[in-house]
Amino acid sequence: MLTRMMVRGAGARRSVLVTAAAQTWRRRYGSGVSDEVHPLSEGNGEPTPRRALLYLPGHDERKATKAAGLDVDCVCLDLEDAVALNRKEGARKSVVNLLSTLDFGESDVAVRINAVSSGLAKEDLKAILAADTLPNTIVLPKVDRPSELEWFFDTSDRLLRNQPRDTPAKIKLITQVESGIGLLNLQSVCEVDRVDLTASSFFQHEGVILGGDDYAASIGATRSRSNVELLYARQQVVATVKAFGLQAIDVVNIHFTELDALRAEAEEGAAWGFDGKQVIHPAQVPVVQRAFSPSEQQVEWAVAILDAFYDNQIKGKGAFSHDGQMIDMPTVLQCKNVFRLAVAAKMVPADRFDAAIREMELAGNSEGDGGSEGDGVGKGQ
Ligand SMILES: CCC(=O)SCCNC(=O)CCNC(=O)[C@H](O)C(C)(C)COP(=O)(O)OP(=O)(O)OC[C@H]1O[C@@H](n2cnc3c(N)ncnc32)[C@H](O)[C@@H]1OP(=O)(O)O
Ligand SMILES: O=CC(=O)O
Ligand SMILES: [Mg+2]
Repeated sequence: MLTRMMVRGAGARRSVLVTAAAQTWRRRYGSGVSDEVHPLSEGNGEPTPRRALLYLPGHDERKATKAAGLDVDCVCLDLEDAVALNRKEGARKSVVNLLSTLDFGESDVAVRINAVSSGLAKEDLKAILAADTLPNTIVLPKVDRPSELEWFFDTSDRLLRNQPRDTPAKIKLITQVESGIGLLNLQSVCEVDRVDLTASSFFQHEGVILGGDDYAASIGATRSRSNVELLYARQQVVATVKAFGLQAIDVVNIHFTELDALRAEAEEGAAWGFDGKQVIHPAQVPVVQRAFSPSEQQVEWAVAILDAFYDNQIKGKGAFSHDGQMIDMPTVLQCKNVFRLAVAAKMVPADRFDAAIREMELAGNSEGDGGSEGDGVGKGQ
């Protein structure tokens, strides 16, 4: 059963849906756990759209301010490779400050910490997880082995539990695969999410980024315009990551003035199944977000089917005929995927189906058959 509760966002208060799983989890951790969760951290298993994930150096307030004014799905304040070794401490302080002073609007706000193997990750986590405003998402780079992810869960959960203030329901975690050994171990890394760990964690592993430039370095390849040296890794990553229902985020194109090439590369990634792409410059954002958005026709198709679906639910029909096709839950779920992307692309309003969902819920409740309970349909759109 889903319930509505008030949550805290980047400066705004609004209502979100919180799952039974989140409530169970909250009961487990008792009073130390707040009802205050970030609006993008609903914990309902539906990934936050990240068509473009824009990095910027964590100590660069000018770029952060610029990013806050952009229409970008995800802003990633970097503590890793965009920050020189002798600027790490200053960058941590700057990121903590930026998290509470800048309003990033609808963007998912991520912080990329340093790799576990760097020895810097614990200091990063201590600073970030003690911040007054926590990020929606943490990006953990260079994950070579499942033990690194286990270390992350243990360390960050302990740090959050020891905070005097209330803690959020779920923070999303994105891992990066960036080496030959990381690619070999990717399945085991994704499996960490399937064992007990994340059920009881403050973190939810939501996606995997292919760090193509580090990966190329690790296998002794040189990056080319054609990306041919990344062909195997890109296909392997998207197949493995999707097998675990996680979000797959494609490689960076560092040639930030070459927007036609970027468009072709992003469209290719989208066609292969990636959900989004890392970017490093504001000019890349609209090109990439367009490439990872559905077409007008796809949106029309999805909206028409969802309208018909809610009508038919009210009539008590799970499978129905629409334009010569049989529609039931798998097609509805595909339409919901398109709808979520369309909302992220501002092609349809987020509340497009709210009235229909309410009507469907009322119809379900009045029959007393729990018709809409537990199926997740209509939630988190
Ligand atoms: C490949 C492996 C990785 O790990 S990638 C992740 C790590 N690297 C990064 O985070 C680098 C991010 N990008 C950058 O730092 C910059 O884009 C670089 C490449 C240095 C170019 O900066 P710059 O010379 O200022 O570019 P520009 O004059 O064309 O900038 C125009 C205006 O846009 C801003 N801008 C630039 N990059 C960003 C960004 N990433 N996020 C937000 N804003 C950005 C500039 O500050 C500049 O703004 P303004 O017009 O002066 O106010
Ligand atoms: O972190 C990104 C990469 O390409 O390396
Ligand atoms: Mg990297």
